[in-house]
Amino acid sequence: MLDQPVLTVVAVSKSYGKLCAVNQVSFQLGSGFHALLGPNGAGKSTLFQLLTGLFAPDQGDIHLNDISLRQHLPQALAQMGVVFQQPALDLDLSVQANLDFYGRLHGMSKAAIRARSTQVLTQLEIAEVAPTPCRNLSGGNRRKVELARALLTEPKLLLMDEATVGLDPASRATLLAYVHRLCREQGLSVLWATHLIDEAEQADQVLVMHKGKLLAQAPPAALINQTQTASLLEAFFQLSGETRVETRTAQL
Ligand SMILES: Nc1ncnc2c1ncn2[C@@H]1O[C@H](COP(=O)(O)OP(=O)(O)OP(=O)(O)O)[C@@H](O)[C@H]1O
Repeated sequence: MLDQPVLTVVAVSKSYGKLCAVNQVSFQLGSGFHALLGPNGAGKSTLFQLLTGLFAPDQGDIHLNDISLRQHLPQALAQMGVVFQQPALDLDLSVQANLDFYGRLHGMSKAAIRARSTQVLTQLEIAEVAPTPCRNLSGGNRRKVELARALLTEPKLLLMDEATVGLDPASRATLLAYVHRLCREQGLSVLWATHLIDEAEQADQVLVMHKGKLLAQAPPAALINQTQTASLLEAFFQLSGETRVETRTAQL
């Protein structure tokens, strides 16, 4: 039990017809970097859709700092920043215009939006791109702008759903490093969904998801220790009972 959980998920389930995509999942997150590790189809995106209120769970509830998503969705969402798997910037607008629009949606004043935009873009080392149309940015910088947008409202919880998909290794490493720094320096709570083992290896905690179930939540070293294996990849296969040889790569 954490002293002050930011996110509490209690016995949450969601089915599509007969397929149970998220099956009685419970966990708590405090501050720090948490990797949600699972192969394609594990239920990570469905869990994110529940955490962001896009779907209501069939059963269970989710609390953000003691605010129930079922009962007070807008208040809970106000404390959340999200980078979805699918890029969602208006490419014809400048970076600043994208941030302005998002800030206004969240009821921020023009002065607050400008001050916070400058702060987050500077933190992400892309302050110079503020007037640039998003279409002209590299894939890595577009993702950083999405991260900046998610951070504009100073969320307590940052959700990132496979945010490095499509990025080259250098841009992937940079984005990951920034998010780790935010956790360290600002005590942010991050849930980072991935099927890439190396992204999970650096996490404070790994939540292992497989076929809709949460199999474990622990630091990478503890998972390796607990399964008496030599790597996080082997620990995943031990926990999941997965044996298919073709999936035994650094990418689940
Ligand atoms: N809208 C939907 N309708 C029906 N089935 C769905 C829907 N969305 C997801 N599924 C199924 O639910 C299961 C979990 O999918 P989900 O996308 O949540 O997993 P994931 O871990 O995010 O996978 P990926 O890494 O491929 O995004 C899969 O079997 C998927 O085919």
